[in-house]
Amino acid sequence: MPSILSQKTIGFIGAGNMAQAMIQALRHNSGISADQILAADPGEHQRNLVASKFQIRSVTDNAEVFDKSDIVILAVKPQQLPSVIHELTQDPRYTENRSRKLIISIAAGIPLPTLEHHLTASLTAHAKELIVPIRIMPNTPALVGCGMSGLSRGPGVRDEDMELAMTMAGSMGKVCVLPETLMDALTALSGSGPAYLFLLAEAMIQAGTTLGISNDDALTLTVQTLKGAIALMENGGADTATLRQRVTSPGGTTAAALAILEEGGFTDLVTRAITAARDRSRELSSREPETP
Ligand SMILES: NC(=O)C1=CN([C@@H]2O[C@H](COP(=O)(O)OP(=O)(O)OC[C@H]3O[C@@H](n4cnc5c(N)ncnc54)[C@H](O)[C@@H]3O)[C@@H](O)[C@H]2O)C=CC1
Ligand SMILES: O=C(O)[C@@H]1CCC=N1
Repeated sequence: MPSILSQKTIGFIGAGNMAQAMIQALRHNSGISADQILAADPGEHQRNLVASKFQIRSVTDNAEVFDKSDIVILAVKPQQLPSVIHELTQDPRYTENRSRKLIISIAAGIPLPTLEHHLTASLTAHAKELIVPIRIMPNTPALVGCGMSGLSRGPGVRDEDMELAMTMAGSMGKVCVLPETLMDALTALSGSGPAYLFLLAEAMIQAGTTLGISNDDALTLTVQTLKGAIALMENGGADTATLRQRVTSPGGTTAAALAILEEGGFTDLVTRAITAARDRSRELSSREPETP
């Protein structure tokens, strides 16, 4: 069955890590052809990279991407977003836009009402109706089709706009629609979440090598163990606490390890870490100066 994306052009403003993961997912999971995707980035290296990796056209002109796309993904850093939007909205190709466009921001911390305000402040009432701001918070496992995205729907978003946005996010993996007020928490949990697992994996590999296992073997043992544990969480027919108890023989090896983790305040530490990420996401909306 043809996808509703099959007639759409998708433009990326910013062609960094997350944009590349999304392009990969769109190319491989949505049947989107290379000529349906366009990207703008000031960095020559990034432009050449996406052009050669995905056979897509890459340019320096953000307004050209806006002009030629039905769906525009704002994929620059949150600190860069205000100036990118300001510049874009001054361009005649923006102000004289005649077609309805979804403008999807994936930037952490920038709330939908702020996004909407900046995208539409300079437009006439009619032109405003053609700009549909949506916020999606993806994560990098999108690169392998195992992404988790949060989506918040603003006022004025029609059902057909939602269907398009859901199909796009769905090409990356699973999608969860949440109220805007929870997007900072979702960012902290699933947007940043892969990094927590990578840190745990790094620590497990390091522990394995410290105990005499080769790096290669420690990597294989760690990856397959995490994969197996996640498969059990998905298909093991029990909640995570029960699954953990099944590994933990009384007085055995797992109990010895978990006692050390609890002694170090592991659960509390994770809660504090995710809360710090949520709070940082909230801070990012306060328009900080760009950091290098
Ligand atoms: N990396 C991740 O895991 C996730 C990132 N995000 C969000 O995605 C956005 C991008 O993050 P990353 O891809 O990690 O950053 P990145 O630094 O890899 O990519 C940003 C790109 O924007 C380009 N850029 C800078 N100024 C520009 C301009 N004026 N016009 C067009 N492009 C410009 C940069 O050259 C760079 O290639 C951020 O807002 C971040 O919050 C969201 C979810 C997950
Ligand atoms: O670290 C960040 O700010 C971005 C947002 C979620 C994942 N990476």
